[in-house]
Amino acid sequence: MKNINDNIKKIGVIGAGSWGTALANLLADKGYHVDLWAYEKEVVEDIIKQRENRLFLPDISLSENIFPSDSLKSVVSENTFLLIVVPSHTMRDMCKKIASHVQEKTTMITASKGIEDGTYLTMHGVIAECIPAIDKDRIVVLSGPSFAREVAKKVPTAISVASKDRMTAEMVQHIFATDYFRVYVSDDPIGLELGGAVKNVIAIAAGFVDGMQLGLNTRAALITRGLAEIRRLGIRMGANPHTFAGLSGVGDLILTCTGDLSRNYTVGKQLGQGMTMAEIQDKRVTVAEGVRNTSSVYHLAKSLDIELPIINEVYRALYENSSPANAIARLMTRPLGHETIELEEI
Ligand SMILES: NC(=O)c1ccc[n+]([C@@H]2O[C@H](COP(=O)([O-])OP(=O)(O)OC[C@H]3O[C@@H](n4cnc5c(N)ncnc54)[C@H](O)[C@@H]3O)[C@@H](O)[C@H]2O)c1
Ligand SMILES: O=P(O)(O)OC[C@H](O)CO
Repeated sequence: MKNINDNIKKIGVIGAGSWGTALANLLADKGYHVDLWAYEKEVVEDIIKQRENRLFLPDISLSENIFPSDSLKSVVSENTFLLIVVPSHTMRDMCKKIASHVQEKTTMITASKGIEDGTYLTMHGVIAECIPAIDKDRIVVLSGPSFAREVAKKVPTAISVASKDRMTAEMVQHIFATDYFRVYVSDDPIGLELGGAVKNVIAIAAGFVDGMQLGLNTRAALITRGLAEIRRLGIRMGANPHTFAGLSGVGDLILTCTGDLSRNYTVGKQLGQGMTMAEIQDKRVTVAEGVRNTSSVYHLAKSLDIELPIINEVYRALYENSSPANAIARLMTRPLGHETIELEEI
């Protein structure tokens, strides 16, 4: 039987941070020719000379099938299958830069996690708005519990890909799937994206709990009530509530709220241990999307008049000088609620 992807030989990857590099390596290992655009010239040179990206994914040997480049124009214009993995706050600028080079019939996959401040668009929404040449059905979201370093080490991992067009999502499923990277198809791009973006904010709160050494009861409560907030927001944004029981909902929430590899959880933990945001950010080269996304999710919820108590408390701690201890105290003394009624409202 002819494989549905037999005609795709080349893939362009935009963004060579840890996730872009890990996914580029996965695709290159499968035999695809991968053109990888990197923002930093030193990353391009490092991959050419050392077959390594020591800045963002050290100690992982990279395939000879990866062709690093600092030319956005050539990576975009020479590929009709593009994976974009830039930090979410740079997505709009990036899409504007590449829009005129994008070919018709391009399939674009986004693996970035975030909600744009001001517009409250998820990443596929930003792509659709800025690159009209791409058919909306050919924009695919890839999301789920996946630390780049573990994927790069071929640790068994499962994620989801979503598009409104099932055939496109299935094509992407087959392109990425390996014996250590299991890919499920979903028809709910907005649900996948909201799960992937909002869990980063909840992970910061989970970090508070562990930084303050509160206990496992507290963390389990936080994760569960965090999921309730993700679901509440997701339903109002038009997502399928069942999506949040899946990989890009509870799956990514568990990973990010419990895994020391998570940048978002680590930021929260450091705050819980008494560090300030300024001290934490001074030392970072990598992105913790939840920091910016706390602000976008907070303002989005306000604009929709939805109550998201954990998100509110993370916002206060990050942007209004409140402390993680105050956050937990306020969450525990809110008016008592009714879990069954809340779940039945879905
Ligand atoms: N790392 C992971 O495990 C992982 C897993 C799933 C999803 N993601 C998502 O992937 C996206 C990218 O994160 P990452 O972890 O690969 O990044 P990273 O933290 O490893 O590296 C930062 C990246 O930002 C790029 N960058 C900085 N300024 C830029 C600019 N002005 N324009 C374009 N690029 C710029 C850098 O070149 C680098 O590629 C994020 O949305 C993240 O949430 C990451
Ligand atoms: O390191 P984090 O917190 O950005 O999490 C990485 C991925 O989103 C986990 O799925």
